[in-house]
Amino acid sequence: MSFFVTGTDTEVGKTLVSCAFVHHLRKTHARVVGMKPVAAGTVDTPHGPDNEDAVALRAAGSVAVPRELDNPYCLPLPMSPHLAARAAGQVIDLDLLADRYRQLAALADVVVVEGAGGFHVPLNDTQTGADLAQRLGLPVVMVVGLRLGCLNHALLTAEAIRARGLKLAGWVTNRIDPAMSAADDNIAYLSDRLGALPWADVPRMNTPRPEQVVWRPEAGRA
Ligand SMILES: Nc1ncnc2c1ncn2[C@@H]1O[C@H](COP(=O)(O)OP(=O)(O)OP(=O)(O)O)[C@@H](O)[C@H]1O
Ligand SMILES: C[C@H](N)[C@H](N)CCCCCC(=O)O
Ligand SMILES: [Mg+2]
Repeated sequence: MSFFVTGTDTEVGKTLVSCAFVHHLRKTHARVVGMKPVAAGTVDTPHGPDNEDAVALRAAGSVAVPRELDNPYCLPLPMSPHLAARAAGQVIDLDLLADRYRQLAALADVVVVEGAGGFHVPLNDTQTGADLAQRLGLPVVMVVGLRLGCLNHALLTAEAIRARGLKLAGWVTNRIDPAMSAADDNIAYLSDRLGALPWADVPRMNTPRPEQVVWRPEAGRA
């Protein structure tokens, strides 16, 4: 059992929610690991350049794995993955990603795979994050960053997920904009349209702590 986490956009809280989901799944599964197949943008760490999302997911998980399995592409520049790869003289290969995912899944009970950006983010000249999700065949968790415009983005994303024959297993709201008007009414509308309540409603946190996110009981049932 594994999940592909996508979002209504980049910077909507996919990493925070993915880490929180890993913590939640660790209550019922011994070996839970995060995967960031494609990361764009690195920071300096004591071990050399690394990606913040990959580092956070690694810290949340309960299995230590080689970096080539949990983050096969770690590209230096924070831009669309197809451009970050081009700038690094690489081409993102979905066969390679599927193979690394299979190896990682063999070491874990659950893998939480965090996509890059939104669902249709370009990975190379012809393929997008949707192709990767489809290739891995995973149920999808959609993170909705609550701000004006998110209703349209959430409905488009849900439609795209289903158009790929994938299951929208669950969705999570993240209150990224403390000034948003009628946030609860937006959640109610989406709950009605998506046919389910969000698995979690993440508050705006002064210091984000993924382990403090409260999940509904059905969260994590694919
Ligand atoms: N609920 C929240 N409260 C406070 N800060 C938040 C919250 N959600 C996200 N953030 C902050 O907003 C920023 C973007 O969140 P995050 O990195 O999880 O987004 P993302 O969707 O994973 O982005 P990317 O597309 O780059 O992977 C981070 O600095 C994160 O700590
Ligand atoms: C660099 C950033 N943090 C993400 N990893 C990549 C977001 C790419 C978005 C591309 C786009 O949809 O225009
Ligand atoms: Mg992220």
